[in-house]
Amino acid sequence: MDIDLDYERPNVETIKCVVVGDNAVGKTRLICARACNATLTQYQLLATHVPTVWAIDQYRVCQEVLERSRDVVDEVSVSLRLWDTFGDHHKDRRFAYGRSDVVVLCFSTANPYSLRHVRSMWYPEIKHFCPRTPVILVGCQLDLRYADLDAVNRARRPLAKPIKPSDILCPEAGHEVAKELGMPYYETSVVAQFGVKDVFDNAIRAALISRRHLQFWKSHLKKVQRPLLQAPFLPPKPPPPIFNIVEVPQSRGRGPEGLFCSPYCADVVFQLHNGHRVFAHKVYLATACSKFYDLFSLELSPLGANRAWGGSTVYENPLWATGADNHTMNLELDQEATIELLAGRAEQVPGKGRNGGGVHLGWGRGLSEWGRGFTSVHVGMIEDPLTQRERLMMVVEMEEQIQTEPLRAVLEYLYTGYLDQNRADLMQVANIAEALEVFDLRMMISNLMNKEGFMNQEITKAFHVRRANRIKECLSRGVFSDIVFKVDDGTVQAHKPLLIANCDWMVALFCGSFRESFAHEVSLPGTSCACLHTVLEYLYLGIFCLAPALNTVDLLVLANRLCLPHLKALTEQHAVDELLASYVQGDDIDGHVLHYLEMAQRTRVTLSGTAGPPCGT
Ligand SMILES: Nc1nc2c(ncn2[C@@H]2O[C@H](COP(=O)(O)OP(=O)(O)OP(=O)(O)O)[C@@H](O)[C@H]2O)c(=O)[nH]1
Repeated sequence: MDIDLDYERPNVETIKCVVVGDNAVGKTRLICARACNATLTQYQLLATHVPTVWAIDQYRVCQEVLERSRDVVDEVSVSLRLWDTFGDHHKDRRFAYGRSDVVVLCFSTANPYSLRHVRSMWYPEIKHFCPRTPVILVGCQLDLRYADLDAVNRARRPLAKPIKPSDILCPEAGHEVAKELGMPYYETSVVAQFGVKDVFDNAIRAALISRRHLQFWKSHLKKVQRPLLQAPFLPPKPPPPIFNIVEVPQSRGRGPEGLFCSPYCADVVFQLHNGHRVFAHKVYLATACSKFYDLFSLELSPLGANRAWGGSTVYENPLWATGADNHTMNLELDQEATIELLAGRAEQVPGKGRNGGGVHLGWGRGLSEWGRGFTSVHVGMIEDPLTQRERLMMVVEMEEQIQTEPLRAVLEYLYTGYLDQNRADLMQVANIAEALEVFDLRMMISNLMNKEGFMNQEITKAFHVRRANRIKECLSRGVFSDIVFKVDDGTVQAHKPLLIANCDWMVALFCGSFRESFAHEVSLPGTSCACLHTVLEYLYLGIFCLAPALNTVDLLVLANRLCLPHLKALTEQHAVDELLASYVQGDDIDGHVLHYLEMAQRTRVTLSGTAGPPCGT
């Protein structure tokens, strides 16, 4: 097949560009990249060098090659004819050089000999055969400067001479020779697809400028510029470092036991007859025992004249004795009103409480008829044993027979599900457990006494299941909540005791001197309700359950902020698994993400073993 050539077209400058240089410097690949737009990966290239010459006949037989030869440079229409040559020094290239318009002289940036031969062999040869033809110097294979040479050498043909790091030439080496020989200098890589256009556009410019000198009447060559400087190559990003993820100690907070011993943020105090007080947290007791759940959910009545009692201000109410209940309120629901009143900031709270307002000095009620062990309950300003600041707490007066240590043993059991047999006389503990209706503890003690302690394992299991269910309920309904987090898309009610038992960050926030330790509302910008809810579930229950449509990046950020490395690792692993799943399904994944996936696979965090979920529940 013969194709129409451009020779006869008016104002189309046909340019013969001869490409010369040592064997295997990349001449043919460079020509193919321009003439055929052939792009190959490094490993395809490396494995396939056969000394070849790209046939000039291609312009006659291949329409695509002919079309790609046409170009417009500086408003001049050109048709570029590329002539490939043998690199062998002894071959005769006289025929190729004949009537050339520009010579592209190549060397390899990974072969110093090929650059040396530019000076010693190629330049003299060119000057001999075509002394007036402009020459352009090109450093090929520039990607090898940044490549992993071990991998490159492994992929090259078995007999190819390995490339040593000392073989790699810097750009200055090429520039120096080009300057000395008075040529423009360019670098290329067909792998990185860099510089191919630079080389041939500027080769065309050099040819056209030279032609303008000879054919000065050609006015359409007026705008041709001298060969331009090449923009520098931006080296590829180095491969990301491989991180060895060090096992970070889990942020475990105080733990329920620690919290009971140092009752930060206590919201209930048990007042004993002997004057002792035991501070505790409603959410722990209520989620472990129904009796306490009921106690803390009791409707309280507004009280009359106040009196000082046991260090706290008590609000006397003639209705206590009778248990009459015509003006009642639920402390949980009306805590805000209570705080206002008891802090002396409001005398009247219209609209607060079920009775729709009125002057109240406080709330309370008698308990002698409600349950054994308890005398009464009221709300009072109590000095916090740890911060020495007065805070609003529920005060539960206990009956005379309730002793401090056995009561502590019962309450501690309600925190941990564990009975410390050495803490008090077991019989006394059993009596109090029975009086306060902590029946599972009562049964545990019976088992111990009957030498059937092995049966207690089941009781402990049931304890934790029951507690987990009730905590879930508290979390979803905000029951016994004592802190509100303001996040970007709303508010989330939470429980300081559960937070500080399970997270050091929360310990710092609520148990220190930060303003937040006294606040009832804390701002947590940059996160969402769904995200915070997932974190709370993790902290309260040790479960990792992502809300639908939750952005895992947001969760990662929050886990990072709260210093929860295990939650972070779980989230990362979840994100990686999701990406892998979508990759398996054939979704397109960005190259960087793929790389990250591979990394994540390699450095996958072991989620079993020591780094377990928080221990609080
Ligand atoms: N990494 C890398 N290797 C290249 C590049 N261009 C060419 N090569 C390698 O160089 C070898 C020789 O390329 P050719 O284009 O055939 O070299 P040539 O100068 O035409 O060689 P002769 O035909 O022997 O004169 C190829 O097999 C590739 O291994 C490049 O841009 N980057």
